[in-house]
Amino acid sequence: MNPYLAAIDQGTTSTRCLIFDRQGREIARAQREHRQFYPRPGWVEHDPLEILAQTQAVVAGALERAGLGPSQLAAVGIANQRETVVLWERETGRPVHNAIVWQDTRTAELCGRLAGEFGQDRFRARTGLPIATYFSGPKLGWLLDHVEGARARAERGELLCGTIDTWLIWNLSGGPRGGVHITDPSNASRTLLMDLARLEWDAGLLEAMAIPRPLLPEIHASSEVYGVCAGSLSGVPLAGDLGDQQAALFGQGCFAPGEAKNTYGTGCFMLLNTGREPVVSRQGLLTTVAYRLGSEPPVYALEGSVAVTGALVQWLRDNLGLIDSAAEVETLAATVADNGGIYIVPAFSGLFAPYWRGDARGAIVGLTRYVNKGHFARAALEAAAYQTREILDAMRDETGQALAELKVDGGMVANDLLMGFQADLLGMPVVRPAIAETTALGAAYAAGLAVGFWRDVDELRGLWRRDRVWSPTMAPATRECLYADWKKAVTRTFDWVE
Ligand SMILES: Nc1ncnc2c1ncn2[C@@H]1O[C@H](COP(=O)(O)OP(=O)(O)O)[C@@H](O)[C@H]1O
Ligand SMILES: O=P(O)(O)OC[C@H](O)CO
Repeated sequence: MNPYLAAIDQGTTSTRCLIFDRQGREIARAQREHRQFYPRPGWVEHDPLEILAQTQAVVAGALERAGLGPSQLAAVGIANQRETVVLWERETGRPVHNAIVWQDTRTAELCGRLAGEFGQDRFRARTGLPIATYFSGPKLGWLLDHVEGARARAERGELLCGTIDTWLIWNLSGGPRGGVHITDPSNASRTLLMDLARLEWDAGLLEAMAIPRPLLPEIHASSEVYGVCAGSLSGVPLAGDLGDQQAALFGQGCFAPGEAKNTYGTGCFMLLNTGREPVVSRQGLLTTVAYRLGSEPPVYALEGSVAVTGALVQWLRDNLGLIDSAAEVETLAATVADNGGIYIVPAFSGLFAPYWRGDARGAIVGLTRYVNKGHFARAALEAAAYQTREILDAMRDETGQALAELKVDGGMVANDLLMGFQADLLGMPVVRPAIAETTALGAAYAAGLAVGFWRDVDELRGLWRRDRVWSPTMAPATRECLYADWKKAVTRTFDWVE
């Protein structure tokens, strides 16, 4: 068995490749950001060819830093930003449009129509999801309706579509020359098109959104050999495919029902393993596939998705110029003792869980002459913590069980001030693992299990190590008072978009 595994983590902000050894230790990594396009308010796009080029570059970069060639890799696994949709030409591999990103709200009208015609309940019962602009199906519908000739070409079988995992796997395995066109249930369960119980595309939902079946990839397991790579990873088995949030759940070793993690990246995503049965939420959470290993039955999760957390820090950096780097937000926030009375509710794409309010837009409330840019930095960080508290409360109400501690990961957990505030606001310890790159690790685990690099999930569980714990120090009365103000601020964002 070759001694190393590669994992590609294609995120909303950047693409990484990490190389791991059998102990799950990181050997090398390379990372590159890609451009974000905002053609209109509420629209967010990525260039699929740029994402592919960055992927190839980080793979080459990580191998070079590790001093390895592809022949020393046992397999490669992929974790990806979910819901984002690419539509491309089967013959040339050329995308017919930029990828429409999960944060994009252009499908609001279509979603309103679907909700009116079919009702939220039908979609939720079949897919575990509410009808919302977040998910892939309506984005694909928009592309078919708005890119000239796309629908006719799709019906003639000239086009292929997929989420980013599908796009990368097709390209890495040969593209127009024999690339495999597949996805896994953790990604497919984010489309509003998959039957959550049968793990198959649902004919009725495809018809409701007028999606031609031949466009769609085959749904395979999350851990399985799909094919082998061509190009710079020539001959390496492609063996793992997980949506990035499910990959983080896997990388955190949350293999048993009741285990959960929260990932703080562009957005924030808490997933709770609920075992072999899907739990339909009454609290605004999503029901989603956590993973499916080979021919085993799937494992499900409840998810609280928050659209904007780290993206708010990026916004302070890129749109307001308040900071030069994301890390600087902590220095700026530390210049003040508290938020100065302001709350930033970053409803840039409406509000996701637990509200699902497409009509909400961002608001900064509580402004006075006292407020300075330090307060903005602090309020931006606190917004991630408040939104997490809302999700944790919904999870507790849904399951009737409170977590003893919260496992965290993602780019923002480098932020000590945020993590300390998070522990205070939840009144529970917040725990960071030794390998904070849990998304890449989860993709490596999935690939490694498929090729026998690791034996089973029990072996993987033994690799998890605690790095740091933040314990709460805030008085409960203070915490609840702050949280009540946050809840008030959230209501100010509602009913903005007519
Ligand atoms: N030290 C930091 N403090 C606060 N936010 C940070 C920090 N470092 C990175 N971020 C934010 O985290 C996000 C990147 O995290 P990452 O997990 O790589 O995201 P993604 O997987 O969504 O691309 C960015 O939105 C960035 O603004
Ligand atoms: O790429 P991230 O880490 O922002 O994750 C994005 C999610 O997959 C969206 O559902």
